[in-house]
Amino acid sequence: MEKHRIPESELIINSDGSIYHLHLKPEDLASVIFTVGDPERVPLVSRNFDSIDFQTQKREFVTHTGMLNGQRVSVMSTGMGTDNIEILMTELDALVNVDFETRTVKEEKTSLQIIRLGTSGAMQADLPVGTLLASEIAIGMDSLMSYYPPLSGNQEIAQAIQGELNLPFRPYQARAAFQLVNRLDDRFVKGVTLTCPGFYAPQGREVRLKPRFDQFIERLAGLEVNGRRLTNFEMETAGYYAMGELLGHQMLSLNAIVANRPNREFDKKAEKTVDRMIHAALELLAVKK
Ligand SMILES: O=P(O)(O)O[C@H]1O[C@H](CO)[C@@H](O)[C@H]1O
Ligand SMILES: O=c1cc[nH]c(=O)[nH]1
Repeated sequence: MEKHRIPESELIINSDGSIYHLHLKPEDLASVIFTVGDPERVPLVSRNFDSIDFQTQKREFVTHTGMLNGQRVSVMSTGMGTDNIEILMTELDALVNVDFETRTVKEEKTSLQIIRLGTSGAMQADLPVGTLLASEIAIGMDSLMSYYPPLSGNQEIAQAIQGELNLPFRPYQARAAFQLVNRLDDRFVKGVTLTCPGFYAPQGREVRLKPRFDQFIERLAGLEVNGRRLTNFEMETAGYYAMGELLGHQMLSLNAIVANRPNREFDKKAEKTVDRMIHAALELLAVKK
């Protein structure tokens, strides 16, 4: 049977052979990739590399690729939100699993290791600012997964959240790669992360507009499903985990807890906390096993 050729309008390759948004060619990317939301965090990661051999920027996607401990590694910024993560994951996957010459999917698939180094707000009082947290499970409160095939894993926490808030839609639930979680040490606590489609009302914040849900944080923080509680808010992790599951990549999201919502506190040393997370992550995960 002839292989499906992906049309020019569906997978856009720039005239220099790079992929549309990320502006990368297959050879520009390592198979171990650290991702950050803020483009200014990219050099804070890559300054720890032994060498950098490639740098580019397109929109909010800044990429540095180099060597660390004899291993090729990349760091990329993504901007904020799961809509950006859908673009990132689809284009990273195409860079390794689509032949750009023939525009066909390769027989043999490559699985990337993608590790988010992000900031986050704790929803539990006993997770102080300065905590480093690995998201074992993430729940997506956005609609991204309504457009993709259903996820195969357990959806019990997502279901419980829908029930608690009486949501007109079903959130989605996905997991980190256990191979990556198992490489962490006790610098990281493990948690269940709520990925929200915004920073303010979707995370229960009120500035001028009143959020629609009363007692949002208290109700979510008080939920318990099979001995697990929700731990933190951010804006990308569930999108990563869901796209990673569907595309066959190993995903892990690490969070520097810079806000504690019940205690109404923001980390005065947030930059130091982020740097501690970067160092621990590079030490534990910058080697492909
Ligand atoms: O610090 P980053 O990686 O951007 O992550 C968190 O910070 C942003 C909001 O301030 C959102 O992207 C959220 O997920
Ligand atoms: O509270 C916070 C802090 C960082 N990022 C978020 O999305 N929420």
